[in-house]
Amino acid sequence: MDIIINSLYSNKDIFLRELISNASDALDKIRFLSLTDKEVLGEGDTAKLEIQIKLDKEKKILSIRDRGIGMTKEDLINNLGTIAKSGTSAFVEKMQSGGDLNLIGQFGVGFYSVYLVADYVEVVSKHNDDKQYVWESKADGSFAISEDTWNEPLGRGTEIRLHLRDEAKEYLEEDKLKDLVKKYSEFINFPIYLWSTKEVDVEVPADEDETSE
Ligand SMILES: CCNC(=O)[C@H]1O[C@@H](n2cnc3c(N)nc(I)nc32)[C@H](O)[C@@H]1O
Repeated sequence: MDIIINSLYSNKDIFLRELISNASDALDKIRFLSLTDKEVLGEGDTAKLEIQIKLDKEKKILSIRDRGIGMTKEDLINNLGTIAKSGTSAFVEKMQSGGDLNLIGQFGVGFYSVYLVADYVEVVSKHNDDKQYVWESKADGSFAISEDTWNEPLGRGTEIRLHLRDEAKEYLEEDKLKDLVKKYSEFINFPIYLWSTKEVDVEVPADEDETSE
């Protein structure tokens, strides 16, 4: 993990490429399934195969949400839980012999690049065959999975919530994200929407006189 974090530190932006790529793969999977069974797509918003990136400046959370096939509790454990994933050791060996850092995605461990910019990561996921779960983890490799009874229902898909490190605040700026999304979405076959919560300073009207209702 340290090798990954240190060696990739030079190009932190790639975390977004990896997340968009994972989201796109998940959308491909549900779209493929829907060719034989339309039902899997659900209705209304749940049927919209898209990616949403949200910037919450107050909470310093960058989240990326897809309405892909989603992960069951089992999937979360198997796919994200085991840090010592086969791809990791292969990738680390490659890095030690001076491999190309950008290949991280091909080792299936691109997800770990999130620790370049986040010190705490939540993965909320809903698969048609299971309830909604939250996988949470800090960079120390520990993780916890719990049934999700507090976040808004996703309908189907996955939301990665990155609690950004202080030195990664640049990823809360719309302009930076717009550029990155343009750069990394060139070959993505799904729409990507960028939302940001602006600090809205509500104008509280001065006290009206008693006569007004
Ligand atoms: C080593 C980290 N593991 C992963 O990135 C795996 O987690 C799963 N994953 C990551 N982001 C995902 C995502 N957004 N949707 C789905 I379905 N699966 C996802 C995929 O199986 C990835 O290969």
